[in-house]
Amino acid sequence: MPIKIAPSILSADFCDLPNLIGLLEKGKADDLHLDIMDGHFVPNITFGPPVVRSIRKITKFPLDAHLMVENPEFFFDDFAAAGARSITVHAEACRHLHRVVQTIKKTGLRAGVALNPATPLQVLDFLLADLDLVLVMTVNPGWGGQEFISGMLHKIRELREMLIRSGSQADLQVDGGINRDNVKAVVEAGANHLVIGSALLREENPVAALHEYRLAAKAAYIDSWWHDRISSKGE
Ligand SMILES: O=C(CO)[C@H](O)[C@H](O)COP(=O)(O)O
Ligand SMILES: [Fe+2]
Repeated sequence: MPIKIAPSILSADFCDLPNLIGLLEKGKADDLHLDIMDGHFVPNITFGPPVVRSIRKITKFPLDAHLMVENPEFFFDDFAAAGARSITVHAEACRHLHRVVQTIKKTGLRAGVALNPATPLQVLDFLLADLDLVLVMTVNPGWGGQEFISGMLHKIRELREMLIRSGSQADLQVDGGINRDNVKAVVEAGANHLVIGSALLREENPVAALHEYRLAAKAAYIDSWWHDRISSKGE
């Protein structure tokens, strides 16, 4: 199973974005994580489709939109037209989560569902087969630079069990407070798609840091409990 690293630009200086994205390309990140906040679902606002369209013009990175918004379905066409590759909605923001996921897929994008720390995994029981990505929030959404909630390691492990049992190929993404101290633990628990925001942007040399994160994550995967479970299925 591929390990993917998705830098979040939430805490970046947006005037310096072309330079930063150039460094992330040089460091061979896998995709860009775009945090979209509406001031309702979370008490913070960020940016919308016009900024995504501008980012699309300066990079070939797949753009992964993490929508922390109410009524996310209002925006799918706009994010698709702006060049997003995947859309992740919050289970807590969707009254009709199944329908919302089908709508993302009809738009032609990869579909993801994010769960806040307090939301149980069972909300995914009848949805897993439809998902390309499940995002376990390891902070409460709203801001970059928060502290990783270590109690989420257990949830990551349980979700990986669910994905293996159901034969799902969905990425297990973790987002919030990922840094050099916990990267090994999240991958060992079951994550394969790591969103890294402020910890990466704080690095003096993000290119070298990306390389080191990848090495650490790959080693943790090979040592993990779930590596053999996936390999034994011939994947
Ligand atoms: O969704 C998010 C916050 O709601 C961000 O993606 C996340 O917090 C990444 O930033 P950091 O690594 O600094 O925590
Ligand atoms: Fe995010």
